[in-house]
Amino acid sequence: MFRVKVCGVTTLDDAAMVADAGADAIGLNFYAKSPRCVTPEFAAQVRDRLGDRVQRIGLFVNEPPERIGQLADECGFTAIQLHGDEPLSMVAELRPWPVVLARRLAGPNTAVFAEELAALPADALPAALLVDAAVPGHYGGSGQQADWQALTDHDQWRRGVPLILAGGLRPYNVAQAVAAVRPHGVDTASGVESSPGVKDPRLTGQFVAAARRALGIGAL
Ligand SMILES: O=C(O)c1ccccc1NCC(=O)[C@H](O)[C@H](O)COP(=O)(O)O
Repeated sequence: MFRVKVCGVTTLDDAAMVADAGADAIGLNFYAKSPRCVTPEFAAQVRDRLGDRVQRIGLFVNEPPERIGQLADECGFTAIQLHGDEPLSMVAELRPWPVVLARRLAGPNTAVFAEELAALPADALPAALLVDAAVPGHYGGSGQQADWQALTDHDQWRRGVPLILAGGLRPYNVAQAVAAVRPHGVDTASGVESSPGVKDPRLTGQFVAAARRALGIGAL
């Protein structure tokens, strides 16, 4: 599973720049209301340009599994990210595609989700749990922070599913976030942008370097 993901890439040059910076995954957003939304044709161009240099995560919000599977076949995603209100049962429906399940956990809903996760058979668990900020009206990309404190005991309930921390991560706070939560990996969208969907090379380089250092991956 990826360690440093930059989500919402919208140009081939930005995709190559993110890979050159040392991120090991990029997110390709198919949520029509997002300013970072891309087309299947673009996602296929990213695959053709970058190949296996980075993991390519197709991101969806409340789409039917049939459409997701069709696009995954067409675009060659390495994993699928579900970032809406999808039920946990959808993970098994999308097999064999690895699923990164995004949840906006804060306060009591963390315990509720942990109970849902505990009830799943082992072969129906997601490949990773991406924890994002819980901002009403936003699915993601809000720049708001997740509740780091609520996640400090994630080892107790996530059944070995790697935790990816997202939400308001920036070059200046990613080390503090990793120290607080000890996630498997981190993810950012707006944290490395000059405007929505436009990745800034300097911020991207700073974020990836800080994240790799904090995660103990080492410099490029
Ligand atoms: O980024 C978006 O526009 C977006 C829209 C709808 C659903 C998900 C979206 N992003 C998913 C991500 O994985 C983001 O990286 C994550 O929400 C963190 O975003 P940010 O706080 O801007 O770093």
